[in-house]
Amino acid sequence: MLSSNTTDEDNSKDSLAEQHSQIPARPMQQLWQKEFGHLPTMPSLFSPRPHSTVPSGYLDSHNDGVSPASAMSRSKSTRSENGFPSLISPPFTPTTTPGSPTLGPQPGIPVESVQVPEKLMKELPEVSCVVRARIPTTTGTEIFLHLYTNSIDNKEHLAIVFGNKIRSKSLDAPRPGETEMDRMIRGAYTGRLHPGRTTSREKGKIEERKPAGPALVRIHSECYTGEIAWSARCDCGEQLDEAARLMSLDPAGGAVVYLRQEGRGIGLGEKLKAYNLQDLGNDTVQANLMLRHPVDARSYGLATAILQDLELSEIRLLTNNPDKIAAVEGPNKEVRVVERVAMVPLAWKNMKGGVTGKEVSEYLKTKITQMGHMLPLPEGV
Ligand SMILES: Nc1nc2c(ncn2[C@@H]2O[C@H](COP(=O)(O)OP(=O)(O)OP(=O)(O)O)[C@@H](O)[C@H]2O)c(=O)[nH]1
Repeated sequence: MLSSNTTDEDNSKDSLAEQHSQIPARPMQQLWQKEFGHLPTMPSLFSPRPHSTVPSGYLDSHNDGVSPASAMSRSKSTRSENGFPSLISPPFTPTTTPGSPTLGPQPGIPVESVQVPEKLMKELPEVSCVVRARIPTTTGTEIFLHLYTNSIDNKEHLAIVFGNKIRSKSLDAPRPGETEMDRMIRGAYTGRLHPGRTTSREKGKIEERKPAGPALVRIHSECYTGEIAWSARCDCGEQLDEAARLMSLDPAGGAVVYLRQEGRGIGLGEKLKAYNLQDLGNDTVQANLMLRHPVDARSYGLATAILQDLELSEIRLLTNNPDKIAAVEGPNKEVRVVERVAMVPLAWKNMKGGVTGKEVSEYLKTKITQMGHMLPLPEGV
């Protein structure tokens, strides 16, 4: 959705383009004309479009049968008659898997034909916890970080487990030929490690495998800016901290499934472009659409599979996002959300430590008014 507001800046851009086409040929252009018999059509003010990096046949199988060749010919129509590249960016390329880097720009396919990746996969991906380790945290709570591999991408998705009642089936499963030391090194032990320990299973102790009642769960998507770069444009960092706080207090423990689908699945680079579009007056939804991405390019099959591996078949889900609730239950209701726990911004509860400011207020407002997030909008926001 492109903003229809035409500003002075837009007008000046247009007149700049007009002036540009009237500028007499300079020596470099004359040389070009001599060599190639015509003037270059790409004005020097614009950088050339990168070539598509889409593997051959990709479009055929993923984008309503549009072949690369015919799509390429359509792309010519995205240029204006004077040969200037369109101000609209190339259309969205569906991510190959949730969170995988967005493929390079593609030739023009009308927005209407863009296929939004399916939120509900027909089958769950396979996941395997390859290593788990105890992390003493700065808040004093101990957590167990579980690192997963999976059958659909090569990203390191994680489960951050609170308490010792939640265990991974794939981690605990014996592996052929492994020694007790191997098991301890990959974290498949019960109790605690200590110098001189020789067995992965503590003698005389049977670890309780099931949490008492449905565990608290957060499905969290990576946000470099909010979690690492102290961004006050979103509440992602605050939500992660708050989820950890609540889980550390809960007797049933809990798990944060941390998915590497940065920027709602469009990747960090594209999210940073979206930020610039936001600074130009667009909201977070408009910015994604202007970049030819879906509003939300994420999927949650990996989260469901990880929850299954952790034997969390009934959960209390910390979220305001209705899509997430439906998607995380999986195609065959492998996981059941028995309760939704709202994530209310701390500042709205007059609590300390919340993200505040104009940007985060706009971001939250857009999520509520345009993305259907289930939070009452306080007066004055
Ligand atoms: N494209 C885009 N992504 C953003 C922006 N701000 C934050 N994000 C991403 O949005 C995602 C945050 O989503 P989650 O924390 O899972 O939360 P949610 O879907 O909003 O729903 P909740 O569970 O209610 O918090 C992360 O991947 C962030 O990187 C933005 O302005 N544009």
